[in-house]
Amino acid sequence: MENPVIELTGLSKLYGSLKAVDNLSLTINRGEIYGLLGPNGAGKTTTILMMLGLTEPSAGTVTVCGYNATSNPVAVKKKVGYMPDNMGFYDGMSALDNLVYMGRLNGIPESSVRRRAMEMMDLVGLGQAINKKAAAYSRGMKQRLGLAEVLIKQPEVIIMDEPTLGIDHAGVSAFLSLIRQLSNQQNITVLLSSHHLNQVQQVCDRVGIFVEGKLLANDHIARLSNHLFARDAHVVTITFDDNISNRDEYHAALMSMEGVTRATISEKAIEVSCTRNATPEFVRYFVAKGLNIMGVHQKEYGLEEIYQRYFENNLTEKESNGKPGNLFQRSFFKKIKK
Ligand SMILES: Nc1ncnc2c1ncn2[C@@H]1O[C@H](COP(=O)(O)OP(=O)(O)OP(=O)(O)O)[C@@H](O)[C@H]1O
Repeated sequence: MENPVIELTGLSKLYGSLKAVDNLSLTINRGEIYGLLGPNGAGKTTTILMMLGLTEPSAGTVTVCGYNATSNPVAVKKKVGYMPDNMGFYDGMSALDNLVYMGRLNGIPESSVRRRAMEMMDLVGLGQAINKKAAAYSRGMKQRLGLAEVLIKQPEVIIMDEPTLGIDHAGVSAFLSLIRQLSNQQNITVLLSSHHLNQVQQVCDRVGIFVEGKLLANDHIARLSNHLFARDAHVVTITFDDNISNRDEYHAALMSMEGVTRATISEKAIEVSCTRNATPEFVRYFVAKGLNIMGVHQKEYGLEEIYQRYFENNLTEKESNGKPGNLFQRSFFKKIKK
């Protein structure tokens, strides 16, 4: 059942003549992990700052856990744990003491703050490194410590700005799994901003594609891909042990099957695009024809492709309307590939 925790309605933020956020409406439900995706300068941080009541909207409203973030930022702050991309620690203090200090600041009684801090260190996988100075922590360890600092206040919502910045591949996977696990166990709502599409894909229930202050798409990853790749929602490649003869016959047979939109035959492989999953039928057909199948591979769309396709469609639409796609969109991929 839907249970909105973050609600943005007609939200805009102007910096002079620049619309950093442009009429944004979005609802995020309890327990959801939502990914705000977009290139540099898209308006992700500005949106987050408005959610936290740290900057005022030029128009529209932000409600977090039932509180208006602009008029009641203190109430929102009690419910939300915020992890900026450059979380600071007291370098000369041990990691545990950093956490104890943060616990005290959040009003945890002296009698239990140390125990709670230890529990949090265990929870984020730093139980063996509690006495190490924060300065001696690696980037990945600092992110975990940051998460512990956020969790010690028992938030209903966690907002993270580029949480995986600068962490190596293995560290990113471990950190994202931890977020997923925490969200599942404690029903915490998580909003994370990122321009690392593949990473976000691993962990988010839903994503918003955010460009130039506007939300261009907002959906579950699977639905986004079904919508964008409707004609070739299912692409399967079948490889054979020998060169393919009778190409015209096979091509005609495949194209006559329900839902098939394209069939490409190369030396030892056939790639078929279909609006439905017809892989068993393709396999039965070729087995009946006496061909030896060596492999069957079904394509899965990643967010990189979803992103790319979205912008291809967008450009095509604009061009067909007689308006050229704007330069920003053309340079977009250069930015996100970085
Ligand atoms: N305080 C400010 N004064 C003027 N312009 C600002 C201010 N803060 C942000 N901007 C502008 O607003 C736009 C959105 O910036 P924002 O930081 O929200 O983007 P972002 O999506 O978080 O980018 P990044 O991924 O680089 O962090 C940018 O054009 C930025 O230059």
